[in-house]
Amino acid sequence: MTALVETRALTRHFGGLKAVESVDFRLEKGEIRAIIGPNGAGKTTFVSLICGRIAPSSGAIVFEGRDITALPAHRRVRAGIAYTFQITSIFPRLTVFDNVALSVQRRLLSAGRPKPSALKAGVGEALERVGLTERAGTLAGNLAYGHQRLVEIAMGLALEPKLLILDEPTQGLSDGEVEGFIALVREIASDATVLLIEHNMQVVMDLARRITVMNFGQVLAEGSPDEIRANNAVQDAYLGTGSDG
Ligand SMILES: Nc1ncnc2c1ncn2[C@@H]1O[C@H](COP(=O)(O)OP(=O)(O)OP(=O)(O)O)[C@@H](O)[C@H]1O
Repeated sequence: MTALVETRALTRHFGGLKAVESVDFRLEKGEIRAIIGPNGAGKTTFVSLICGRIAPSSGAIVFEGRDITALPAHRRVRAGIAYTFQITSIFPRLTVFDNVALSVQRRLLSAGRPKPSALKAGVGEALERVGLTERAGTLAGNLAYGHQRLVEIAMGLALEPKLLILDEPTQGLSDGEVEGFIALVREIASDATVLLIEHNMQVVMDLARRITVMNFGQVLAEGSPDEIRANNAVQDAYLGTGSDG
């Protein structure tokens, strides 16, 4: 079966630093996959390579069987790869509605059918999925931090992605918000594949069917939550440190 995403010997060096080193990775359609690992392990660099925010030093990225290594980021969005990163990228002086409308418009324009009714419907649907319908008219910058993260997820969903990449989505969320987030990702995974960088081990163990552990730019281990919990190398590198990130 063709994987949704595959990387082959994917490598990115920053000067002498091997941020990502020869990573062979495979993500099946419909998965919720978590990538974990200590700070500086290369997780953000790795997903940035997949979505095209940064270029690899060598190696290949294949999406739905097609080599996308040379494809610019905006073309990858059009191919179905959406992402949110650690640093929020919302426009604080626009309303929640308008932030999400920017994403919907991007999708509609790339499909060549920008109708105002489709724009409104697309925004409405994305806001409903993340539970922000009531906040549509609020300036995004006036929202609580947890809600700003949800706006970002709505912006990702509005692109109707095949793959949604979330980089530390629960960072800064309250316990109640984390619960809501877990339910949201389960719902998103009913029609998209989710690749998640996450430091909160409860979230990882609850959501991920498989976990990829990175360390020093390489894949240290991969397996089910039970396999990862029982893996000695992982415990030494990460879990055993008692670190929560
Ligand atoms: N643009 C850059 N220029 C130079 N070095 C970089 C750059 N981006 C990342 N690095 C380095 O590459 C290594 C991997 O960083 P990366 O952010 O991918 O790790 P990470 O696993 O996501 O860490 P964290 O959990 O702290 O977010 C680190 O040593 C980092 O300092």
